[in-house]
Amino acid sequence: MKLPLEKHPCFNDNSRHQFGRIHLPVAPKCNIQCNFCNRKFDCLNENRPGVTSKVLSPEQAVHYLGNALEISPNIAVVGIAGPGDPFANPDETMKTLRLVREKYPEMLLCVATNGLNVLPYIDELAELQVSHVTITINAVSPKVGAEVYAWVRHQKRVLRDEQAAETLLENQLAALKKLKEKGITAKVNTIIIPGINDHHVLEVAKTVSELGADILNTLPYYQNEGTVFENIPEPHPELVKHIQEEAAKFLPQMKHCARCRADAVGVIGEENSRQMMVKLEEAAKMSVNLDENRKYVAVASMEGVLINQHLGEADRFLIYDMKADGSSCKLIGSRPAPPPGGGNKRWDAVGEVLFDCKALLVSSAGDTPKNALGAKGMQVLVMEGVIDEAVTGFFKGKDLRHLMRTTKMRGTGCSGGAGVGCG
Ligand SMILES: C[S@@+](CC[C@H](N)C(=O)[O-])C[C@H]1O[C@@H](n2cnc3c(N)ncnc32)[C@H](O)[C@@H]1O
Ligand code: SF4
Ligand code: SF4
Repeated sequence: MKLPLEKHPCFNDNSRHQFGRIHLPVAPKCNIQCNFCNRKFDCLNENRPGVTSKVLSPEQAVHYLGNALEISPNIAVVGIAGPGDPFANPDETMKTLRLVREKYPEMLLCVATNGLNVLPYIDELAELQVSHVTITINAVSPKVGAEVYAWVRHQKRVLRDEQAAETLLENQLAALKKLKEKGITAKVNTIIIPGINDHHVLEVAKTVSELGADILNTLPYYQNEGTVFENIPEPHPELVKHIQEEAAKFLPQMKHCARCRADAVGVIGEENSRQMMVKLEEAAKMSVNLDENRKYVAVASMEGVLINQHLGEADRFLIYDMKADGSSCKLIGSRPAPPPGGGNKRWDAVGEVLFDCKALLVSSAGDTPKNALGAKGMQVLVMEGVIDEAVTGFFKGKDLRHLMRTTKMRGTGCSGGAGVGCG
């Protein structure tokens, strides 16, 4: 299907008064720390990047999107821009994009990232027809970058100084190259920070234009309390104008950036409406797993009274629904579990057997099945206790922390089981 690319209000000056965009705030964590960014304040009236009033799960986000489109049918783009980094939260980001693409085949999809970890996802972004990607590149020299970034966490290592900036830059440039190989429109954001990189922005413009970037957004840094740069004043508008004019010699400039919040919605430049923010709040309060096709709760239990079986050992799952009067849960059946072993294939098979369950309660499970089943939309909760209390409590949204197991396994290894391996 050909997407209406010309409607993107951020990339097309003619569209920006006519069409809106919505940011779905599903990415709270970040994998780097920019010395100008502060995501801590959460105020509805604050219009600056990195701020959101709520963080949503992918399912909540799609629910919210449905409501938002009813209020503002002119929304042409769904973007993910934080409040942290989309690819520091790749599972949530990719799931949201998949769900939106499935439900709204004509919607334009857009992501904004620091570029550290987007490379492994570019093939799937292209498959999902994500048409616009922004990478923020503030420096193309590790020396300048070392002034901008406090740290970078890459492949479980925290890097600092020039090593951090160099690793970030390598990944950003590789990602930019691949985005263009895949035919995705690539915007680069460069934040103009007086005394830090203002002398270097044209170098950035030259480098990214050589790699095929489509458009450059050189935007003034916003002074933020509680950051390393809190005492650096914002750049003078004349300086910004001059830099943009010079950078235009290398590639087209975006000049109408409104330094949007991570939950920005509507036409660029207009504040989020109260009505929309009520919908955002409502979505954030809803059950995290809103998949309407997943109605039941599955349990691994030896005798049907207690949650006392490891996921890896379960030979059948008990399936529960709520009683019609909502008083407590009721057992509606039992399904055979796929045979143990078989690595990841077993988790796919468990996912198929429990296709209509929103949660699986077990006494122990490893991270691999938890992630594999979680990606399919089913939470795996490790807990112990009486089934009736746990399942009824789950359906009613009660706090079940007192039943949750804080350690993944009992003692060391799989001590509580019959030796057939952990889930
Ligand atoms: C909040 S970030 C979220 C996406 C992603 N983490 C990133 O940095 O590209 C969105 C944009 O806001 C910019 N930004 C964050 N804090 C800023 C500030 N104090 N002044 C200007 N731009 C800022 C980022 O550099 C980025 O271009
Ligand atoms: S504001 Fe940035 S992330 Fe949001 S839709 Fe526009 S280009 Fe995409
Ligand atoms: S990468 Fe984005 S979210 Fe992370 S610290 Fe920098 S500006 Fe903030």
